Amino acid sequence: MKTVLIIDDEDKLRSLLSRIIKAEGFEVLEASDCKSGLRQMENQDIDAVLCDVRLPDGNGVEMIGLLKAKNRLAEIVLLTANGNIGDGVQAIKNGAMDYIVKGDDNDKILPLLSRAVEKAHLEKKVRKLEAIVSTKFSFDSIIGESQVLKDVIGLAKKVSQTDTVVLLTGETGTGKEVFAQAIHHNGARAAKNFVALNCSAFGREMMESELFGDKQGAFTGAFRDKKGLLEEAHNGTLFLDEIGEMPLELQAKLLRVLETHEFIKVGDTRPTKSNFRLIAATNRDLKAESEQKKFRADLYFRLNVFQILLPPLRERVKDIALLVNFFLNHFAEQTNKKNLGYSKDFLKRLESYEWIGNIRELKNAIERAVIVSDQELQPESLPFNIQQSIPSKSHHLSAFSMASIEKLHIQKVLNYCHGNKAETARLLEIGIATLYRKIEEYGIQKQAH
Ligand SMILES: Nc1ncnc2c1ncn2[C@@H]1O[C@H](COP(=O)(O)OP(=O)(O)OP(=O)(O)O)[C@@H](O)[C@H]1O
Repeated sequence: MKTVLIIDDEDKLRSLLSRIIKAEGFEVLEASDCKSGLRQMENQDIDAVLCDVRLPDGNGVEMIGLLKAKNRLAEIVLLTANGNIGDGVQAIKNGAMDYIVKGDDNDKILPLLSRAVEKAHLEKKVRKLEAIVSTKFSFDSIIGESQVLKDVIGLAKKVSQTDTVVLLTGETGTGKEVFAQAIHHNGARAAKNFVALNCSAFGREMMESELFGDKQGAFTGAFRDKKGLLEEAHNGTLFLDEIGEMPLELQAKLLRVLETHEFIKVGDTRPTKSNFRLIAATNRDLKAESEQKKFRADLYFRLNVFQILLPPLRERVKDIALLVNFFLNHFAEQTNKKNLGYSKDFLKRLESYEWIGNIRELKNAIERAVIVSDQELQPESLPFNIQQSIPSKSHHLSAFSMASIEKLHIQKVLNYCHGNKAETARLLEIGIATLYRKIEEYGIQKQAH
């Protein structure tokens, strides 16, 4: 619907304009003074206003602010009298889209109104999409009620109000990208770009060109200047996923950019500036990697200003049911399956599994289960490895077994490291995933220090 409001106290002119505009397919509303114009603006969904300057109870130029206050997405076109260009200029300053000189510009009215309505519609669409995006990426969209998750969300909300560099750590699939988006969309940079680069997806040269951009002629095939992601992220956020995979040489360049917020495009001589906020993520232990010289220690310290460790799913078992409900509804809707539920055994199976791939693995498992089920989801609808895995807490050890010694030793080292699993795995010289599996398998409890 294209709705136009005409505010003019000259009855004849108003009804003539109304007929002409209606004939072009617009819905037309009429008002003869400021008061009734403002009332209609408040109660109707109006796209464009054609407003006279001299009105019995006010002035059209001054009305613009009031009309916009009622509906800021509507476009306003002022009808000025001949010789009063000043009114038109002031109207534009006050927020009108344009002005028309009565009598002289009659042929301009319809094209101008069409443009005004189109602009208002586009603006509405953009607002709607922005609202969808900000809900999709808000902290409220992060599912989970466990205390560990709440603590992490609390930290992330605090840092979202600053420009501090954030390092998100945690196993694969724990939601590092989800958190990066939420931090960006909850902060002052939300209206600007969120630009993501997965450092494991490119070789050194490609990554350099993606990050820094190219100057025309920098290499064969660089036909035009290309903006890099650093430039795209100006006033917004740059998210570097899997930063542990970034080649050492580029790490040095990144460090320099973080210090100066300036960089030189490939093939350029002059520096380019960018005011970006950096959020980096990794599932590696960057501290250990920097000690082994696999990651630059200076960059690690620069990134490690505000580290947020995302808990693995096995440490937030309470959230599994919530996530299952969420993913079940999502995939049931996608596959058009109504009234799908799940059995107690199904949930039990999920709650005792170790989830090395975390939420991503759970999401994929539910997708599969929804596809193969027509009624209640059962353990048999899960991927084979999840059906077959040994429930972790049912392991009872004899005091003389090797396993009981292993359990004791892990518990000791874990206590020594104050519960820090990455450090424990490093001292035990086993992978972090193995450590988690053993903690679950042996039912090792966290101890108070
Ligand atoms: N709390 C959550 N609620 C709902 N979905 C989530 C949540 N956390 C993560 N997800 C979903 O899980 C999947 C994995 O999340 P994401 O890509 O953010 O993890 P990641 O830690 O960045 O993984 P990787 O280290 O492999 O890049 C995505 O599909 C994401 O939408």
